[in-house]
Amino acid sequence: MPPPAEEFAVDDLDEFESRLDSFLNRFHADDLRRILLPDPDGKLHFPLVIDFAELLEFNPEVAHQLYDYPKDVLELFDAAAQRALDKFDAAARRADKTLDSQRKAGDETMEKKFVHVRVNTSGSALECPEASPSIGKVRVKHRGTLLTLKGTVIRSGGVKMIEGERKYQCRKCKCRFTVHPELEAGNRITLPASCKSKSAKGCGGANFQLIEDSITCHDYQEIKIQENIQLLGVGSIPRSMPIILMDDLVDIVKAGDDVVVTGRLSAKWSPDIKDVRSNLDPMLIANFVRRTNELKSDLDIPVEIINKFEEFWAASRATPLKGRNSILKGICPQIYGLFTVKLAVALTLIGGVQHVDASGTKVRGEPHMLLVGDPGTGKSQFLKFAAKLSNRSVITTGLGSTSAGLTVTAVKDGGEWMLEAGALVLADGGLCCIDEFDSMREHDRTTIHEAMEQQTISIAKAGLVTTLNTRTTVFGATNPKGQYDPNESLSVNTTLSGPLLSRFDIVLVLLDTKNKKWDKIVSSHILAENTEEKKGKTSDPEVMWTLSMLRRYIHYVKQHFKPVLTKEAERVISSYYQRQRQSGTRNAAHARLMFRNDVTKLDAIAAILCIESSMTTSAIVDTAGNALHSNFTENPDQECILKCDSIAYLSKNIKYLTDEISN
Ligand SMILES: Nc1ncnc2c1ncn2[C@@H]1O[C@H](COP(=O)(O)OP(=O)(O)OP(=O)(O)O)[C@@H](O)[C@H]1O
Ligand SMILES: [Zn+2]
Repeated sequence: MPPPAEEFAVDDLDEFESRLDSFLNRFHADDLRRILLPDPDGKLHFPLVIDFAELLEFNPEVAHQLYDYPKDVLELFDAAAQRALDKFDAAARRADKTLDSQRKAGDETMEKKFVHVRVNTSGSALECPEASPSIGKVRVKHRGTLLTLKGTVIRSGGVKMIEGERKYQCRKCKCRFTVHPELEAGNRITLPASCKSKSAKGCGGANFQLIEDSITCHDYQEIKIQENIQLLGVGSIPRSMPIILMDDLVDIVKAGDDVVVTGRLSAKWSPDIKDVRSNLDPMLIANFVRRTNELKSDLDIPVEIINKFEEFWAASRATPLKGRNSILKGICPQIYGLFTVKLAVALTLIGGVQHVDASGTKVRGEPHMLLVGDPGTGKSQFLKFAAKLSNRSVITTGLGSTSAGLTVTAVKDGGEWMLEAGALVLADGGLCCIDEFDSMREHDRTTIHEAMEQQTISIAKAGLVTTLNTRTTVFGATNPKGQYDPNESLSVNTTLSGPLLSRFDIVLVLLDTKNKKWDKIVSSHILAENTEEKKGKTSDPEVMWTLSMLRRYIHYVKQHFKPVLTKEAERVISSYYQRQRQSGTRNAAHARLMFRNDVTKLDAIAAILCIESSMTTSAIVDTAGNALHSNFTENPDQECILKCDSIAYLSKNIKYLTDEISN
C-alpha cells in the first residue's frame, strides 16, 4: 500500500460522508436506536462499536482512509453517527407524541449528544504485524495510523477532566465549525489558517470568534501498558506505551488487566527538564479497548493430544500411581529425585476448586507453596520450570523487579500520580514465582497477606482508590537464615512471620545434610543429563511428558475436572483436617493430576502425605529423611497398599487417622 499523503483529503466530502451514513444505517441501526433509549445513569458518552472487517467488506476505500487518517475519519464518523441518531430520534418523536412532549419539556436523559464510533479490529486484516505490532516494534512509520497494541496494564492514573473541542464562527461569512485541541501539544487549540466554510469558493476569512459555552469537556485518564513478558525471548526487556483514554473508555481497565487497545499513534513532548534533551514520547490515543482477561490463561489443546492423555490413563489403570509418577518425572527432569517437591509443584500448579465452605467463606482455589532450602538444593530450578509450565507467569524476587515490588504502589509519572502494578497483580490468573522470598520490603510484607488470602489488593494512595485482582498462585523460595535449626520454628529459621507462613498451603524444607551418597547420585545424574545432550541425542521419543505436554496436561485437567470428595475420602480428610480447618485444595488437585473427577481415598492419602512432609523437615513419604532426599519408588502402587496396611508408617501424632485409613 503506497504511503498515505500527509493530509486527509477527499474530492467530494459530502459524498464521503454519505458513505459513512449508509454504512451506519445498514449495519448499526439497532445499536443507534438502543442508544436513544432512556439511560438511567445519565451517561453522556455512548460507544458505537463497528467491525473493521465489516467496513472493509462494505467499502474498502473508506476502510483504507480510516486506517491512514483515523483522526479525521473518526471525527467524520462520530458526526455521521450523531446525524443518524438525530434522524432516528426525529422519526421516533413523530411516531410517539409523548416522547415528543418529553423532549420539548427538555428531559435531559433523553438527549444523546455524544456518540463515539469505536473500531474493533479483531478478526480483521488489521491483525497483521504491520497494524498490530508488539509494543517494542512501534516506529515513526506507524505515527498517525490506526494501530492495535496488546499488553498488560502496569500503571493507571486517576480520572481527570480536560477541555475538548469547541465551536468557532467566521466573522466574515458567519459559518460555524468545530476545532479539536492537539493532545500531543499539551491540548493546545490551533485555529485554521482560513475559514472552513463548505461553500466551493470558501470565504477566505481568517478572523474567528469562539462561540460561548461551546467547549466540550471530556473525562480523561492515562494508563501504561507493557508487552506480555511471556511473548518475549529470554532476556529481552518488556517495552511499555502510555495510552490516553477518554469519555466512555475511562476507568474500564485496571492495573494487571490484559488488554487489546486500538487507537491513533501520536507523540507528546517529554517534560522540560533542565539540560535534558526533549524527546517525542510515543503515545496511543485510544479509540477502542478490549479486556482479554478471560483469555488470559487460554491454551488451545488439539484433540489428538487429549486422546493421548486418555490413552495414557487407560494404560495406567492398573498402576495409577506409577502413571502419576511418570508425569512427575517430567517436572524439572534435570533435578534428580526430590519426589515430594515434584508432587507438591504439580499439585500447586494444578490447584484446587474454588468453593464456598459451610460458613459461607470463599475458599480460594489457588494454592501457595514455599520452598525453604540450603543453597544449591535446586529451588531456583523449580521456580523457573514452574514458570514455564504456567501459560501466565511472572518470575521475580522478594524485592520485586519494578518499583511496584510484589503488590502495587503509587508512582509519579510526568507529574501525575499513577498506580503501578507489582508482580502479584501482573500474574493475576496465573503463577507468581518469587525467589529470595524473605527479601521482601516492609510495604509488601503487609499487603501480601490480603493479596495471597483474599486474592485482591485494595489500595488508597495519592487519591487513587481501587481494588486489584491477585488471583494468582504464589510459589516462593527462600534460604533459611544461617544454619537451619530443626528445633526452631519455621518463622525463626526464615524470618518470615507466622501469619505470612500460614498463607502457604505447603512449605517444604530442603536441607543439604552433606550426604555423600546423595551427592554422588546427584552429580552422576547431572553428568548423565549433560552427556546425553552432548551426544546430541534428541529427547527420548518415548518420553511422553515433555515440557509442552505437561503444560497442556496441567491446563487441560484444570479446565476439565472439578473433583468432588467421595464419602471415604471425606472421612479421611475431615478426620485429618479437623483441627487445621484447611481447604481440600490439595486432594482436589491430586484427583485432577490423576485425571479424575472424584477425590478418592488414594488422593486424600497422597495429599495428606504431601502436607505432612511440609510440616516437618523429614518427609514421611519415604525413610530417606528430608524432602530433598525423597525419591521415586519403583512400584508406588504396591508401596501404597503396603503403606495403607502398615499405617503406623505415618507419624504417631495422627493416630486417629490410622484407624480411619486402615479400616
Ligand atoms: N537433586 C538435584 N539433581 C540435579 N541437580 C541438582 C540437584 N540439586 C541441585 N542441583 C544443581 O545445583 C545447582 C543449584 O541449583 P539452584 O540454583 O536451583 O539452587 P538454589 O536452591 O536455588 O540455590 P540458591 O538458594 O543459592 O539460589 C543447579 O545447577 C542444579 O542443577
Ligand atoms: Zn468564512
